[in-house]
Amino acid sequence: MFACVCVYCAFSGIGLLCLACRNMQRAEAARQALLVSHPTAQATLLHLDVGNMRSVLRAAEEFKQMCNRLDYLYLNAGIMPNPRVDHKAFYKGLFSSNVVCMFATGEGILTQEDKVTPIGLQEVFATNLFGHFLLVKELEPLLCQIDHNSLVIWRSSNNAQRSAFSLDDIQHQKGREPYSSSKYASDLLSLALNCHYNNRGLFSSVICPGLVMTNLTYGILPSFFLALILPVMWLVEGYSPYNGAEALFWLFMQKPESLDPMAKYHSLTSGLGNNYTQPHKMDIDENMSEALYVKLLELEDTVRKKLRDEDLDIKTKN
Ligand SMILES: NC(=O)C1=CN([C@@H]2O[C@H](COP(=O)(O)OP(=O)(O)OC[C@H]3O[C@@H](n4cnc5c(N)ncnc54)[C@H](OP(=O)(O)O)[C@@H]3O)[C@@H](O)[C@H]2O)C=CC1
Ligand SMILES: CC(C)=CCC[C@@H](C)[C@H]1CC[C@H]2C3=C(CC[C@]12C)[C@@]1(C)CCC(=O)C[C@@H]1CC3
Repeated sequence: MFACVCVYCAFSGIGLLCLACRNMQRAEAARQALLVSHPTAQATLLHLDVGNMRSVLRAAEEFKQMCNRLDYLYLNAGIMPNPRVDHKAFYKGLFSSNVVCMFATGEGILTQEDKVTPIGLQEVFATNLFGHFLLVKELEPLLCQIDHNSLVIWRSSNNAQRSAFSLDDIQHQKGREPYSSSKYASDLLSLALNCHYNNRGLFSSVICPGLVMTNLTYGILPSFFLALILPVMWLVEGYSPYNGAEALFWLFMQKPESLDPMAKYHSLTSGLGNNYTQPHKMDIDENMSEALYVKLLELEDTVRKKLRDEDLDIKTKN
């Protein structure tokens, strides 16, 4: 996976793709690869560490200097630090009726170790959800325009589980499944964005790539081990980055207003190896989604205030 956040924007009739990434070397490599396959594409790079709120504000500002319109915002970045398979839960699941679901979603068998960022947010929450939320808020004037509809796409997961998420602990400070919690929160947030912004031309949608062999999954088990269980995984879902991108590609071809706000669009592969996209109803409700949205707005105020105070401190010291 080449970029953290991929933004497509079009102005003066010319399409522009903006890859926002924290590692500029990888970003440049991705840009070059893109230009090889699409020589006429206009692709630009932007530095963005989505777990660092100051970087989010700076990147959004730079983007606004570059463009006055934004059609698609693809929120891809995600981390799963120090993942562990809970072997006890795994063997229990193996002999239960939940075994297929366990292999398809990793429900209940995957734990991670989270940490706190310098600004005081849980790292997984900050990277997988809050940084993206702040970016959407910052880019709101470009996304909400009267003459066209825009689409925000969240890269969620089938590991997004209601059981891992709590409204009393939206950052998942107390649990051991911050990844699952953050992905469930993104499903809820997508619905809330639709409720609050559809009348202003902003639409939000959620995709799931299935299980894709990337740095993220190689952190869970050694690659040779994952390769051994691939035939089993293949039976339950697709497993290459190309297959995983199917739903994203499909979404780009749809009218934003035609998408179902309650659906997660899954990339799937048939037994014959054909890729297709299928909407699955998400296990979310409007009340919970609204409650999370209110909490995120409060947290946004707190974070912005902290950043302003830090700036003031630096100014008074100089
Ligand atoms: N692999 C899978 O099976 C599945 C993955 N997903 C989701 O897909 C997305 C991509 O993950 P995947 O490609 O698998 O894993 P990778 O670890 O290979 O890629 C993660 C991407 O996120 C970027 N990233 C991480 N943290 C930050 C940050 N703080 N600021 C900017 N960019 C950041 C990484 O950038 P850098 O190159 O700088 O490290 C990298 O491009 C994630 O949201 C993940 O949760 C969902 C379902 C299944
Ligand atoms: C023999 C043994 C210990 C097998 C364990 C299998 C698990 C490693 C996989 C079963 C389902 C997988 C899965 C993911 C990671 C690997 C598994 C847990 C994800 C959680 C990876 C990231 C996602 O976003 C969704 C994936 C769902 C399925």
